[in-house]
Amino acid sequence: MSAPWTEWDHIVKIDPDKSLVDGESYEDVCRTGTDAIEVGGTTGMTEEKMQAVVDACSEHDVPLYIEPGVDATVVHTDSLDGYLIPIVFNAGDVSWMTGAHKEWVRIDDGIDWARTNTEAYIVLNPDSSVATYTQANCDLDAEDVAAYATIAERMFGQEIVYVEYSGTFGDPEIVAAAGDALDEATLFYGGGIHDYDSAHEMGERADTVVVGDLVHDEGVDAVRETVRGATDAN
Ligand SMILES: CC(C)=CCC/C(C)=C/CC/C(C)=C/CC/C(C)=C/COP(=O)(O)OP(=O)(O)O
Ligand SMILES: O=P(O)(O)OC[C@@H](O)CO
Ligand SMILES: [Mg+2]
Repeated sequence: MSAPWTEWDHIVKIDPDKSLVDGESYEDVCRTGTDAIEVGGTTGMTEEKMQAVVDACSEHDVPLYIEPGVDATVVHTDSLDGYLIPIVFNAGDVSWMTGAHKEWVRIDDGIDWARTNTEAYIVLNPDSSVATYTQANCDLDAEDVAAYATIAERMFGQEIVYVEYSGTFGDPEIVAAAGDALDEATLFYGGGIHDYDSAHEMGERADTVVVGDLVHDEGVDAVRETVRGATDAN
């Protein structure tokens, strides 16, 4: 059986540290037509905030995953479909490759390995908080990114490679190079997706587009347009 994300064109990433647009609910977000919800954010996470969003989303019929950020906050609930754990391949600080993970395994006795998978991040927006925290080397050209994608798949057996431009729209040629380098892994793209065209453009190059800030800044109507763009591209 193939992994669920191989079927996804679109993900909404909800940051429990940010609010929704006035008048909108998590139910509205779950009903945008997105293929999956990831709950997570780089910073400012608490178990209470994460649990509240997980509880609100788990009442609706959309796959629900936690993606822990730098504070490694994870809540364990049966209603979750799984846990997507970032590994930052171009991190300058190796904590974001294995150190934080080692600590999580040491401290957390509730890890459900059957529902736990990794995402091989390549972080490319130097101004994002994820780049700052991980001290990522973002000065990479298309060949570098393709090579990172290749090692993620071939040497580290990663099933998901994530080209991350968090907060800004990335270089389509770089995303295409990552896609061309992969045979089996699923390519996620995230960063600056804000309308039909931007979702369509990256959806043609990546398997799955991830929409983050838009749901908090513009709301569900705008998200729905990105679902259309990503779906039409695939
Ligand atoms: C081992 C465990 C359980 C946790 C560590 C997991 C790691 C390596 C985290 C590193 C940071 C990371 C890749 C977080 C993923 C989520 C993400 C990129 C959120 C969006 O980030 P930004 O857009 O930069 O942040 P804000 O929008 O919150 O400013
Ligand atoms: O917030 P945006 O820029 O949409 O980025 C989405 C996601 O890739 C962040 O981790
Ligand atoms: Mg962001």
